[in-house]
Amino acid sequence: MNTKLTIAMPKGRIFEEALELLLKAGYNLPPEFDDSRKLILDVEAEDMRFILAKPMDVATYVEHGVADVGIAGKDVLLEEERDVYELLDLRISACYLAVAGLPGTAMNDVAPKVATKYPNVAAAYFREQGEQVEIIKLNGSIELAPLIGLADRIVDIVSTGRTLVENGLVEYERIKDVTSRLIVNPVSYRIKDERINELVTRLSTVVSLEVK
Ligand SMILES: Nc1ncnc2c1ncn2[C@@H]1O[C@H](COP(=O)(O)OP(=O)(O)OP(=O)(O)O)[C@@H](O)[C@H]1O
Ligand SMILES: O=P(O)(O)OC[C@H]1O[C@H](OP(=O)(O)OP(=O)(O)O)[C@H](O)[C@@H]1O
Repeated sequence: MNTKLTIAMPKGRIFEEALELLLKAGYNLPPEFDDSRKLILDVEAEDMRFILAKPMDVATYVEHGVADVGIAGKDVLLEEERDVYELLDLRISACYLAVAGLPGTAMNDVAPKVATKYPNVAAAYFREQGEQVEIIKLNGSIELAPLIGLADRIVDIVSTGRTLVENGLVEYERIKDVTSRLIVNPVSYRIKDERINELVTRLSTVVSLEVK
């Protein structure tokens, strides 16, 4: 039986912290792992394959089963609602989703506009608040929207808060705390349960040691 475990890793911000967790969990990963442009890396010694994906796409690879497991931000999981199981909170890349805008401004009464990279999360939040808004999807530099008059509010990630401060914006509501999660394809979890449970056990030991 094919036991090789395919792991979808997020490129960018989360990558370094995720790699550090795997190394601390005792996985023997080659040094070039850290500094490679290759998108598929086979680690024969561990019988593992790593694929490097955009953070927003990790759950897509896992849902389709081309990766057995993956590491994805809770923000992406909330936004995409993919058919994957969340196995472990890795407690890395912590940040939160918040509503922000120009200080001392009320939302426009008629069809207030909300700009965001997270249209589903934003729509659900304002629906729960009983507020009808128009969602405007952007792909980055979200803080620009209220400054330039495109939107009354934004829904975006806040980490240090520096981007809000430097652009003269304030936070109105904190919506959800975000950390990265270990996710699994439901079929892989049945077929490769032993290997996946071992990964979870090893990672959860590191995660619990880190928070102590
Ligand atoms: N300050 C932050 N801003 C954005 N994402 C953050 C932040 N801190 C932690 N994260 C986590 O990192 C993930 C995004 O990583 P990253 O910014 O590398 O990808 P990206 O959004 O595709 O970026 P880009 O489009 O700039 O390449 C988010 O899903 C979130 O879980
Ligand atoms: O609270 P802070 O520490 O300032 O971090 C938050 C900022 O970081 C992210 O943007 P990113 O740098 O990924 O650029 P982007 O706007 O192009 O997505 C996020 O969208 C915020 O703009």
